[in-house]
Amino acid sequence: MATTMTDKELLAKIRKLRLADLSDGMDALGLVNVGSMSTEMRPLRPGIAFAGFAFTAKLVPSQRKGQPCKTVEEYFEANGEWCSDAYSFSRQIDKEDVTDRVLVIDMGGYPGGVLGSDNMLHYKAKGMAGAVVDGGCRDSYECNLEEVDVFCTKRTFHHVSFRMSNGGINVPVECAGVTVNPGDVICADDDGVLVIPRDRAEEVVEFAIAILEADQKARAAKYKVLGMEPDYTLNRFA
Ligand SMILES: O=C([O-])CC(=O)C(=O)O
Ligand SMILES: [Mg+2]
Repeated sequence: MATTMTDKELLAKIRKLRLADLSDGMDALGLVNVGSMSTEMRPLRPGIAFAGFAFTAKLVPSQRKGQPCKTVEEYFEANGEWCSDAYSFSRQIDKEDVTDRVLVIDMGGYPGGVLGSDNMLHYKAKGMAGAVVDGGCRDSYECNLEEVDVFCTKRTFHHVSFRMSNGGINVPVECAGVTVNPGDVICADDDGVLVIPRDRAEEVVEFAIAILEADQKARAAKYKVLGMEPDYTLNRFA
């Protein structure tokens, strides 16, 4: 379908919706289970929700073995070398306008902690909407204090140094069971992560808005029966 909304207009609409509405919208178009990441992909804490366009990176297990370091200086030098390869994607992020992009990393589920409390603060400062990694996040407690928005399949203390190598930047990747192309719309909330192709997203949103409106009417009626004040989520369109 031709796109009629700007990227900003599209994201503004998606950010009012729940993944449940967007998924039902995908079902309505016959895209049943398409773009649904596996349920192992979980938020670092409750309440994380974001939407943006995929910036993809792939890391692969390294063929190289790290050598034992005799001094702290040697360690920092070796770590720097590993990082300059594994974090090639991070240098690319520094060169681009990554506002409203979601960092999607395919590590094949390997539990190296590619994201942590230091680099996630940087990506947040760069205006990225969040990060989704089929692999590990570390410094989890600090990430939550910082309110950085990460979904991952693993939590770990391991680094990617001494373990992983660059396997591609802004190429199609496999992430928690879904092929993600750069520019796909990545939507995340407490229920998980859904990937919507940009060229289908406007149709999905049209159905999803109608679905959420119907849900809000139904829940408002039930609140009334219960004599309870409706919660703020009945005001998502306000
Ligand atoms: O140092 C790294 O590359 C990963 C990490 O722990 C952080 O960003 O905090
Ligand atoms: Mg760290």
